[in-house]
Amino acid sequence: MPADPTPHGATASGAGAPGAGDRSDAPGGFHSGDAPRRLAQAALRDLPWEVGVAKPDPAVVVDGVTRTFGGLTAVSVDHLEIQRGGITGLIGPNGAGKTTLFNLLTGFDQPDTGTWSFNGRSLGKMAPHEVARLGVVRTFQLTKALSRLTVLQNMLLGAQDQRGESFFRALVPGIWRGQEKANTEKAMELLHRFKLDTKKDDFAGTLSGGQRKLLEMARALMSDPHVVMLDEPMAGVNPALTQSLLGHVKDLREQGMTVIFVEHDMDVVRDISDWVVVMAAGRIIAEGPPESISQNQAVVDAYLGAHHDAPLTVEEEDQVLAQAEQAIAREEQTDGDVLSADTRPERTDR
Ligand SMILES: Nc1ncnc2c1ncn2[C@@H]1O[C@H](COP(=O)(O)OP(=O)(O)OP(=O)(O)O)[C@@H](O)[C@H]1O
Repeated sequence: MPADPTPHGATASGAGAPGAGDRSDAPGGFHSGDAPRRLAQAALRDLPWEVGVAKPDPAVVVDGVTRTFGGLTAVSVDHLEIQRGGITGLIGPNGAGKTTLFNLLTGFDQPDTGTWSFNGRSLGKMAPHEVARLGVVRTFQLTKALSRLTVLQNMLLGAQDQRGESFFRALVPGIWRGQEKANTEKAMELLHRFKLDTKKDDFAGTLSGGQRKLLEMARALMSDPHVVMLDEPMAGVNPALTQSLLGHVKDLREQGMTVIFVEHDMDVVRDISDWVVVMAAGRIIAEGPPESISQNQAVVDAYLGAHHDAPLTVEEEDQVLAQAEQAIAREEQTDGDVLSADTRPERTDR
């Protein structure tokens, strides 16, 4: 079980955060409805839009983490704090270092330098299962090996703290079986929530792209995490399932989890993020609420200029058309002037 005794990491340190201490009057210690979103947004609302800005109640703190591959610096993060109970979007162009940062934070890769912690506890040099046991997990794509397992078997692999893991306990099968039964029940509850229960005995490899994403998320939840890192949760998902997946991500926040997700679709980022962190060439180049990002010139230059996939507003379309009309009118005017001043009888190049 995660070391933190309070539900989903709601530590006493959260009491000083705007709204963060007001969590105890609902079942499980949290309000229902959209209260967690409001709490997260209230906590972040008045912060300056600065790289490395201190958060009122950080769940994860990263300091001086670098990772190089040969001569390439994949990650170089001076200071980053992730607010507890919020949804943080991590964006940046291809190769910016987002996945590498996820791997480092969850113990799947080790940095050249730096420290990082969850709830004040250092996660450096820990193996992935130790990090997961403390409550920090990331989702995984369905690998070939996992595709050959059933949906339910995939879920059981996500379970942590199985008493059967211990050799001595394994000698007492009754305990192990009890744990397996509990894990299976939990897996079935989650599969029901993610509408995958009827697929429990299907090979995971037969699922559609969207169903795979649902399974990846459901599997991560088997370990009762406090912090969930989702790597492109909407990639390759059809529009009908996108809404369902977005709902599930918001649900994680409703349940008090801290969510960090990598995503390229800016509409999705704007829709669900309480805070956005922008990476480019391994560094964090901007941080702020979603509305701050498109106003940041460094972000536009590094990323949005090439990836801005939001449709133009009517006003923007009108403006572009008006500018085009003016440019054409100017060209025609210039051509006319040139022609009338030109002694040549006729242009042959048009
Ligand atoms: N194991 C590795 N060996 C060598 N180079 C690597 C390795 N992993 C990542 N890189 C390099 O590190 C840089 C950062 O890669 P990373 O996958 O973290 O970026 P990303 O922001 O997640 O990109 P994308 O959006 O395309 O997934 C890239 O230049 C990548 O080629």
